[in-house]
Amino acid sequence: SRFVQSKNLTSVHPMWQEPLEVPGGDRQSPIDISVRKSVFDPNLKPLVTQYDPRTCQQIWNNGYSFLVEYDDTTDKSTLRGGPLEDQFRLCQFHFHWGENNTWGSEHTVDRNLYPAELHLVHWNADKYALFEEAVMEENGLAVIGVFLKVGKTHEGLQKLVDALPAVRHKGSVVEFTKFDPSCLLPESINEYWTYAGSLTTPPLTEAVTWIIMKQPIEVSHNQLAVFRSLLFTSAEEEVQKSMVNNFRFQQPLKGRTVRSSFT
Ligand SMILES: NS(=O)(=O)c1ccc2oc(NC(=O)c3ccccc3)nc2c1
Ligand SMILES: [Zn+2]
Repeated sequence: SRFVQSKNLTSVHPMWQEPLEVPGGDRQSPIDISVRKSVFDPNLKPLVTQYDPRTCQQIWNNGYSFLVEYDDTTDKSTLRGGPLEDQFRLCQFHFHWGENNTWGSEHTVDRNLYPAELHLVHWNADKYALFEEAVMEENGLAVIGVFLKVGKTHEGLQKLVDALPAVRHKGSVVEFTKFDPSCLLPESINEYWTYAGSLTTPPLTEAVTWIIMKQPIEVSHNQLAVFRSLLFTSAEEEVQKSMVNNFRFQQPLKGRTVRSSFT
């Protein structure tokens, strides 16, 4: 379990100093999803994603992860349904991963760790005009989480992996277009857990409806190795630090219920 790793996580590059005070603090993410404690909710609707690859713009190394950023100025790439009341716009997706294939995901399922986790970040465009507004509101964001496990090469991911050397250092940006993020979703997107949580990196605001897919996607060992070739540090810094273990430690559930869309 993650607690076993906590003994040697001290060697892990702490991505940032955890702030002592977090906004609210009673719905922080990530968490462990206890399958037997999750509650089946028959009222959860099917998830509807409509992503237009033409809205894909660039890849940016922001010093925490690499973000694939989408044009969110129109309703071309959207998410609705599931636990959501409104329509949300895709603004970016990114990943979290470990220094090896043993750990790296932010969420866990019955304490099971995955080597990486994908986050597709959306904001509520029915209620707000910009991400920056939505990020402060409790119904402002929806993030789809997809676990990655090591197996066969993911053909769709390879186009992204091939672009990563161009954004090796913090602060670098490269044009990246015509990428359909639907290829990164598992076949069955209607088996998921959902709960009220937060961003897992600063500003850590408690604005996120999390939608965690039950089915992981398979990527190859070599594809994950390219993720680990990225750097936390900018080209100017003399000491280069590998971008690995860019996950947050798990947060207390504080009485929250995790709902499931499946029995
Ligand atoms: N690991 S996480 O919880 O998915 C997570 C954590 C922190 C985040 O900050 C942002 N900012 C934007 O996307 C953004 C988009 C447009 C303009 C400005 C910011 N997305 C995040 C997702
Ligand atoms: Zn994330």
